[in-house]
Amino acid sequence: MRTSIATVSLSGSLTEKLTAAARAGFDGVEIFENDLLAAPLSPEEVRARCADLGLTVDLYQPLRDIEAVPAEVFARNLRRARHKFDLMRRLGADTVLVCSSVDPAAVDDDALAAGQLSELAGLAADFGIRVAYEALAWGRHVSTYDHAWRIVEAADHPALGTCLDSFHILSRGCDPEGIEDIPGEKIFFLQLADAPLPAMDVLQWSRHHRCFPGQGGFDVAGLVRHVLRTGYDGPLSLEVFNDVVRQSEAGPTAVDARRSLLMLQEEVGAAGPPAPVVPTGFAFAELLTPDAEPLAALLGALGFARTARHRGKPVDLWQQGEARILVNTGAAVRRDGTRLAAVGLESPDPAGAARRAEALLAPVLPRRRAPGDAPLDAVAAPDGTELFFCGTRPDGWRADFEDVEHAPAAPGVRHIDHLALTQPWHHFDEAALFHRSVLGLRAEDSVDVADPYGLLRSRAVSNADGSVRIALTVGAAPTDDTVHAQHIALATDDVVAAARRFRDAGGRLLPIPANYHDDLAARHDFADGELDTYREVGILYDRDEHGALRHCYTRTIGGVFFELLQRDPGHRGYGARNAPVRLAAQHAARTHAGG
Ligand SMILES: O=C(O)c1ccc(O)c(O)c1
Ligand SMILES: [Mg+2]
Repeated sequence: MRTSIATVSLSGSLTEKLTAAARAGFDGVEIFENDLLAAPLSPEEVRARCADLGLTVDLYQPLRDIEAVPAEVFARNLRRARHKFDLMRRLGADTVLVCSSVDPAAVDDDALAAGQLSELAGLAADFGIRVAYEALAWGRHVSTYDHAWRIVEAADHPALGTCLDSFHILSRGCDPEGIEDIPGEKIFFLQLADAPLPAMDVLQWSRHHRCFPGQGGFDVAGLVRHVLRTGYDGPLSLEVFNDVVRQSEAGPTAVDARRSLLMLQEEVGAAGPPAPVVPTGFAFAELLTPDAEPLAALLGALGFARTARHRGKPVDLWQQGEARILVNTGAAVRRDGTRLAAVGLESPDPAGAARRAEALLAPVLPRRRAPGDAPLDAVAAPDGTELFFCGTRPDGWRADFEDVEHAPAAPGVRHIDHLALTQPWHHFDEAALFHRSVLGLRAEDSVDVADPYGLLRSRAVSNADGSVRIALTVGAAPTDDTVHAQHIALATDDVVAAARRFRDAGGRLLPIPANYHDDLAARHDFADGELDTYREVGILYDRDEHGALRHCYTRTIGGVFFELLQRDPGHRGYGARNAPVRLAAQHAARTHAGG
């Protein structure tokens, strides 16, 4: 199946857009008129550039407000169209998109629309051009795909077909099954976009909030299945209008877009990447730090023991239960730059996991980072976090480490419950799709959390048994360090005991305001003394029909903090309801610490 992308779906100059689309592996492009108008290249030069890049020009778009108008207006419209057909010939584009009219002068007269579109198609045919008529969801008289098709059918011209756009169809709640009534050869083009589902004005929704398939709430794959059953054999083309995309670099966007189409092709049963290899646990989390001391003190107080040291590099392994933290002082990081740089994922088939990742355009990292290291398959996530696919055999990554003498770890922490990874603000949808597609994880709905200084969005991805959970978050204020910290949540069976042990060992928990616990008293019933304990220790609490979540947080070091967490079996949440209190407390702690 050929793939294509509209230039409006990528940012930058036309040259940057074309280059990004070609590099990401698209076969063709839709050239959006404004991109051409703003380009310093002549149509011939654009055509040559596309050819050099191996791209076909699959569509020129859009022609607007053409049909169902009084005769003298239509004559002017035809003159305008002739100019564009001339231009398209120079550009090497053979299909033009005509959107249904939004002109207040247009009349509600299908026969007139059909007649004029037929005349337009006749003119187009003289230039060897086909006309694809698309119903805009906010079209003045034609706003549904079946209505547009009825007009095309009535016009009955070989150079006139319809263009289907998943946004316009699904945003209006139309049943895409009716697509199968359209002969495939009359579907001249297929544009795909997803979108989130909050209700809003359809034009605003379309112009600002479209996203790539798999990143919103539409069943785009279901629609494509209907289209393919008609015999349609044109490209699957992405047409996404999105403010974030406009502000992001074209290269990564094009890769994200291609990944979305690869996933879609897998979903509709067309050729796709190798099957997912779902990780079965966290092997380790690796922190980079300029100074091991504060982290060592924190990990020690949390009950971790420094159990081993890397044979060739300044990396320590800290362990407690099945929770393993690598502390790496060998990389160049800023003084306050402690951060989570890598995640080891236990994988039943590391090479297979890497093959799928590569097929889905994840950047593959060198298998051996230093001479003597055990070779490990690794890829980079969109935020730069390195993901290592670790086998479960003992001669894997652990063999690079030599045991050191150590006191026994405390019994409190059992394993890593989840990682919370903050994403650059413009990579949020991409990150969710990446983790879903590349790692085969399931994504929960995204939740918005009020942060005292903005809004925090969070979306969790996890495997079926919850042994791998990653909360992807993004802050609204790109400069706010507090929301940019990442954290490692540690699972314990008794968070009160673990928190007390931490305090007794000199650890400091994030102080939680009394108002929070007063409110808990109003919301939940507690056993005698239970709430007093939470208040005294600083435990946050949440409960749903699957049980309770009890948790607390350490202070932040650089860009990393830890959470101690006790989850009733069945509780799948992350304490989102408590996040505003946690964020406010972190802001306050930072202010009191002098910035
Ligand atoms: O928002 C628009 O005007 C517009 C233009 C062309 C399209 O293909 C489309 O789906 C929307
Ligand atoms: Mg469209």
